This record gives sequence, C-alpha cells and structure tokens, in this order.
Amino acid sequence: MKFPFHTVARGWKTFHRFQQKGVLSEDQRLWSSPLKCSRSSSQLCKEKCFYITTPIFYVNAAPHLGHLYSAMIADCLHRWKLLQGFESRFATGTDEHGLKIQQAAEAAGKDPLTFCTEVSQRFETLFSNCSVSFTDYIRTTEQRHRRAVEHFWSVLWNKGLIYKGSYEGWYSTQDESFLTPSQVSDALDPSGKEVKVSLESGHKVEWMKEENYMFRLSSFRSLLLDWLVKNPSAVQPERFHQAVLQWLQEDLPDLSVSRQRSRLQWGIPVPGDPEQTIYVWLDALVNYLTVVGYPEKHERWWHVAHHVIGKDILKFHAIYWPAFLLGAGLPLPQVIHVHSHWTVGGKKMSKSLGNVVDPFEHSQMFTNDGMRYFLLRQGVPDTDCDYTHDKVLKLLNAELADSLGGLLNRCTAPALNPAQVYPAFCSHSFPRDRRGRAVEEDYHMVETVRSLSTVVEKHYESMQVYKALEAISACVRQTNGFIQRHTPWKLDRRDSKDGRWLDTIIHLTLECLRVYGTLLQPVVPEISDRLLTRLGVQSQERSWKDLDFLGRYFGTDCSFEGRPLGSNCGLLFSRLETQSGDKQKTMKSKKPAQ
Ligand SMILES: Nc1ncnc2c1ncn2[C@@H]1O[C@H](COP(=O)(O)OP(=O)(O)OP(=O)(O)O)[C@@H](O)[C@H]1O
Repeated sequence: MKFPFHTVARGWKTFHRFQQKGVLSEDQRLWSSPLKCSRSSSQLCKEKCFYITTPIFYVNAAPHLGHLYSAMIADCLHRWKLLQGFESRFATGTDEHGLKIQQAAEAAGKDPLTFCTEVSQRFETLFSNCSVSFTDYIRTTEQRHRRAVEHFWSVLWNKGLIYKGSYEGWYSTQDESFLTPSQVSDALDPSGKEVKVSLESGHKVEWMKEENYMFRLSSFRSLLLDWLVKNPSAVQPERFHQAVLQWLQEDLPDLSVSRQRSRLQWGIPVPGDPEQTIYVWLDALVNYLTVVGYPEKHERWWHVAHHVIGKDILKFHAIYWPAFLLGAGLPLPQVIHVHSHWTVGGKKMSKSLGNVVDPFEHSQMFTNDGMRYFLLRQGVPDTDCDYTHDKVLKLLNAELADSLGGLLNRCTAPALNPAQVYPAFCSHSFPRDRRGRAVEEDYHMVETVRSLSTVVEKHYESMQVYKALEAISACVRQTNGFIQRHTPWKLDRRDSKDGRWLDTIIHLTLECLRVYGTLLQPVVPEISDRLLTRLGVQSQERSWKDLDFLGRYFGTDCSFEGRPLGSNCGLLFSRLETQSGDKQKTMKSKKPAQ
C-alpha cells in the first residue's frame, strides 16, 4: 500500500476536529469503516440481503450498447446473489436534470419532462427486453426523489458542510464537472479556434464565475484516504482503487453544489433559496438512497449497497459521493465495481461522438442471451474492449452453438439416448481405483468440474465475469473432449458392459451440463433455462446448494438418475451466419437432433 500511516492519522485528526465542531457524530468512526458494523448494523449485516445499483443514465440521448453493458453487469451480480440465496434488490433508472437535458429538450422542441419521459421509457424498454431484471426503476424527476434530495441537502446544510460562496474556475457542461487548471489543456475546435478542453474527456470547458453554494469537500480528503486504505477492496478492480488514492494526493478544492437559477432552471431548487438549483451530480447520486426509502427507512438496504459504474464516473462515485455520505452521517457503499469502456475503432462508444451501437438492433440480431454472453465474456473490467460484428459472431458460434449446444445435442439425441432418460452411472466402468474404462484425462476432468463452482464463485464475487465464463468454457471443451475420446456412438447397447459404459458416459456428461447450466444462469438466463429444462432439472433444483456434482462417483446419491429428460425445446443456440453478398448476420435455422 502506497499510503503511509501518517496520511491516515490525519484522517482521524480531521474527524476529531469535526466532532468537536459537532459536525460529525461519535458513530462516524463506524461509518468511515463500512466493513466493521456497529452492534445494530452487524445484525443487519447478518441478514442475507444485497443492494446493487447501476448508474442512473443521463437522458440527453437514446441508450447505446455501453449503457446496456453497465446494466448487464449489475443484473449478473443481482442474479448471482439470488442464486446464492440472498434477498437482492437491484435498482436502475434515469438521471433527468441538468443543463445538457435542458438544451437537448430545447433542440427537440419539447418541454423537458416530455423529453425525459420519452427517453427514460426507451431505457426501461431496453432493459426489460434484454432480461435486465431490475427490482426498482427510478427517475430523478419523481417527487419521492425530490423529497430525498431536499432532505439530504438540509442535513449537510445543518451540519455546516454547505456554505454560500463564489465559484471561479473551469467547467465542462458536457461532463457536468469542474476541473482544476492541471486537468485542462489547449486545443483547436473544428473551425480552428483556440479552445480549452478537459484532458480526461476532451470536451470543451469554459471559465465560470458565479455565486453559489459550496460543499466542504476539502475537509474530507483525509477521511476518504482513511476509508480507502482500511478497505482495500472498496473500489474494484485494484487499478481503479489506486487511481482514486492518487487523485486524493492532488488538490481537492471545495465543490460547487448549485447553479444560478437564471442559468439552469431544469433541476431541484435549493431549499430556502429559489434563485439556485442543486448541482445535477449531487441530485443524481442521492437516487441510490431514494430507492431504498431515504430518509425514513433506508437502513436495511443501505448497509449492503454495491455500485456498478463505468470508469468515466469514478471520481463522482469514489470521492464526491462518499464525502457527501460521510457528511450526512451515512454508511459508505460496500463496494464500487468499476468497468472499462466498449470502443468502436479504438474510440469510446459515446453519445456525443455518435459512434454508438444500437442495443435494440444488436440484441435482436444476436439474441438477448447472445448479446449478454458476448458482452460479459469479452468485457474485461480493467481494460477497454473493441466491439465488432465478427468478434460477436465467432465467439457465439464457437462457445454457445458448437461447444455448449453441441454437447447437449450429443447426449440427448435419441440415437445415443433412445430412452430419453438421465441414465445410471456404473461405478465399475468409472471406479475410484482407476481400473475401469475411464482414462486419466477423464478423472482430471471430473476433478476440474467438481472445483468449478468454487472458481466461478470467486470470479462472480469480484465481478470478473469474463474469468468465470472462461473457466466454464474450458470445462465445456474438456467435456466435449471426453465424449470425443470415447466415441459412445460406436458402443453397442446390446452388449451389457458396453451398455453400462455408454450410460455412464451420458450420465457424466449430463451431470457436467447440469453444473454448467446452473452456473451460467446469471449470464444467460434463457439459455440456462432451456438447458436445465431439457435435462429435467426442476426450477427449485437450480440454486447454489443444488450444485453437488456426480454424487454417484463421490459416494452420495444422485436424485436425477433414472429420471426422464425434459421436453426438447430445439437448439440451445442457433449458429449465426454471414449471408453471402451482404454483411448482415442472421440466424441459420437448423432442426434439432431427432
Ligand atoms: N462506451 C461505453 N462502454 C461501457 N459503458 C459505457 C459506455 N458509455 C457509457 N457507459 C456507461 O453508461 C454510463 C453513463 O454514460 P453516459 O450517459 O455519460 O453516456 P456517454 O455515451 O458516455 O455520453 P456522453 O457521450 O454524453 O458522455 C457510464 O458511466 C457507463 O457506466
């Protein structure tokens, strides 16, 4: 850890200074260390509940694939927690205030609320279409949110953490953010005029001078450092944690948290001062509290809050938001999961650049689960990833259609499995003493699949979903290799030894598929459902605790042995093809094996 103890100790000095001033309460020591729970909160922590949020999406333009990706990561985490038996709450929604929206509505010739409602509905429809199973959808123009923001503001105001002052400095309307001189550089606009731009986003900035309300952000620097040093997994992956620590080494001036009403009308007025509008980021961030019933009944869920965000909004979530929360006397989020960006031709996919991929069109072209699988299998949180049609096509054909779909087809095809059952496992054919027909590689496969759930759990927990999928995919390949090695289609059922060995091969393969189907549920819910249904696995047999693998080999029972298979709902995933003559990729229809 790069941060020495004296840096942290300064955090406590600040804490005591605030305490003496009556700004922070005695309990704040606990708030600033969210992994340690107070007596009452430890009871809350014991409950298996989980609260996950996406960013709320800015409605100045229609959704693109990057937005869907954020929502899919959060959805995967939510489904994963449900699979583990947690009570999970998953919130998403739209951020509807600010100058950019005021301007976008004006340009569209609509009043701001009508404009916001239309775009918000597009986000909601997209998420519903793509199996993003949110439990709460929030819009910042709702009355319940306005109430929460006004209350939150009053708490900060009453603690002396907001004061009226004058802000003078660089401001980017596009990013809705303030910048220090070191974050700004010179550039030429398209007409050749010299302009100043944000180093991080490249967006134009302007010098702003106006009287407004300031939040005492500078006073929280040491407390924030303390939180991050004591909770090394508060921001994940590690490189983003380090980035926040680095920012905190730099200047952290107080933050302007309002705009003159004359400049910005589309927002929540400052309580008690109708001449000022609350800064859109303060307004937006409070949504996470609104959803769980702030200010009256947020405790239960707020103690288990996890945010999923893109790296572009890290500073708002890992510096401003925790500082606001500390100021308001509320616990900090458990983890901020950060992901990188989808790029097109190396450039960030973004509304303002206009290089966006339409998520409606592409999830129709590749299917919802196909799109989910691709984004979560290829999306690496640490680094940006380029999106191309060909990559999607190749990956889905190789891993979903050929490898996983082919495996299911092989062991459920009537030619190999005429009785259409989960056949019996024969321990003489596949004995523990390794003296049967199974070979060394088969035993190795069994051990790998047995430990797969532990591997996958670790990766889902840290939101390295691509690693979980890599591990599952490697196992699917091994299982195909197992079938290929023993060529069961050459065995003669009329011979009793061959018949038992054939059944054992199929039993083992179906057991592997049951594990893969169960573990894949957070990523591809529809495909997993079809797979498990085909295997005859009931909906109440698909949870984490049902993952015991190959009981008949490991000396326990197998409740599936002898059961009829479920109905055949067709191919698990149809191969995607490029039609000659044009670049359009379509689904090739093919009959399932009879
Ligand atoms: N290219 C992308 N890849 C992955 N996630 C993205 C991408 N673009 C946006 N997001 C996600 O959506 C959130 C909100 O993005 P935002 O509404 O600012 O979209 P944008 O296209 O970047 O807009 P703008 O071009 O106006 O900056 C981001 O914080 C991130 O979580």
